[in-house]
Amino acid sequence: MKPWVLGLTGGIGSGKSAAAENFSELGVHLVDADQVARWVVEPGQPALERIVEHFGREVLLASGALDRGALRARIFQDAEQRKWLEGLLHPLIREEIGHSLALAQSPYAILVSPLLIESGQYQRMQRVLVVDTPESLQIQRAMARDSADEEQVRAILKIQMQRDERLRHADDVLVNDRDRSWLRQEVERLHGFYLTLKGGRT
Ligand SMILES: Nc1ncnc2c1ncn2[C@@H]1O[C@H](COP(=O)(O)OP(=O)(O)OP(=O)(O)O)[C@@H](O)[C@H]1O
Repeated sequence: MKPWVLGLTGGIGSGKSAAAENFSELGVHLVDADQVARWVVEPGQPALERIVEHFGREVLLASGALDRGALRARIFQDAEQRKWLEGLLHPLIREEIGHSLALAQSPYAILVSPLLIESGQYQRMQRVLVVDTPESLQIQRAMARDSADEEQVRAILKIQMQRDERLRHADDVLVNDRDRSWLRQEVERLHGFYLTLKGGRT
């Protein structure tokens, strides 16, 4: 039977990657939307050639890789250019995510995406798991991980989807407010439950 797909999301530093890693250790096939988004613009990929044709070689680094900062500067405050770029990349990312999910050998697969809900991707998921972590812990963990200061993390939190709204889209919630062994235990519990589901629904 074709594996069903669980969308896994949460705010900055909530523990999406940490939770995903635990699922992966239990044998669940993972696809990371951020990784796919980076892959489609790697040197040699057709999308990068299209971007260079459109914006010029100034969006490339000397190494031939995409200069993300330069590209961001070109689309910042230019809705038309941003739309062009999204029109190019979004279908490619969607397609690649589809291919990667189809490789799953496990009963279900997981798509990890910080923008699962904002991008509308959640609508193609059979189920949505939100990692929910108290804001103070999100800040503390993101600061420790990225050597960022509190202001930087708060700025990102502010532009992300509000917690309540994210939770409204959740079928399941993993509250990641304790240590790593708790997280592991919660993932094992959810995994046990997911294995009982047919097509992702009860
Ligand atoms: N239960 C936990 N106990 C201790 N540390 C944790 C726990 N869960 C996650 N962490 C740590 O907190 C940091 C943030 O977690 P992680 O990178 O998984 O979050 P994320 O949701 O993927 O974040 P982002 O969207 O910002 O990439 C990491 O350093 C991770 O190892």
